Amino acid sequence: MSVYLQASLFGQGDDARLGPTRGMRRSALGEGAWIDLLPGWLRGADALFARLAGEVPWRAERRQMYDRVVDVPRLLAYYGADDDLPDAALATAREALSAHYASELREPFRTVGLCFYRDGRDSVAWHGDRIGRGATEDTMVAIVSLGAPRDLLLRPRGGGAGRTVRRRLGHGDLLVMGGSCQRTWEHAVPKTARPTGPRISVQFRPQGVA
Ligand SMILES: O=C(O)CCC(=O)C(=O)O
Ligand SMILES: [Fe+2]
Repeated sequence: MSVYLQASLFGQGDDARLGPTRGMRRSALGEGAWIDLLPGWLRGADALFARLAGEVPWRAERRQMYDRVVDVPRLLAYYGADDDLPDAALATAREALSAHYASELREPFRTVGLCFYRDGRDSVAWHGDRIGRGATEDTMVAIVSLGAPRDLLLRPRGGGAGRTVRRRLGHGDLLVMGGSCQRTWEHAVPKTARPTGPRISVQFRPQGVA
């Protein structure tokens, strides 16, 4: 979003730092799923946003949808456990998340996925992160949101009308999906008609969760 980019042009905010985790709030969703939310965890992240936006080798993907090939409505990047991350702040955040959840998750966060939502037309459709172990085991996916605020929606898989949970994720906010969330619930970032600046979502996952 232009304010963030302008702030970094003026040389401010080049020191992303993590706030304390004591403000973390857990919401039980039901069916063994939960979310933790910590607004403003990553502070001073304006320059980080600008660096990621400008320097990550973003990929535009196309996917088969029934009988058509369509553009995936966001840009993507992926870093495996052994890859160099595009910014040291991401490694610091990953370590802090691994430490905070060590006793509950019993393994570290390893991979980093990035999504770039260029404007309100970019989105992610309803899904669970079920390509890996999330389909069969309790696990966690931690998301740090940077840039323009967007709503992340959650709903029980296979229906549950009226049970949609909405969380607005702003610059520096942390949301962690845990327990059975990837197999019993779905999540989405819907398109919005409101004028919306760019957003980057940083997802931390254990090995084998995708
Ligand atoms: O934009 C987000 O924070 C969610 C992205 C997501 O659900 C995914 O990449 O699996
Ligand atoms: Fe997801």
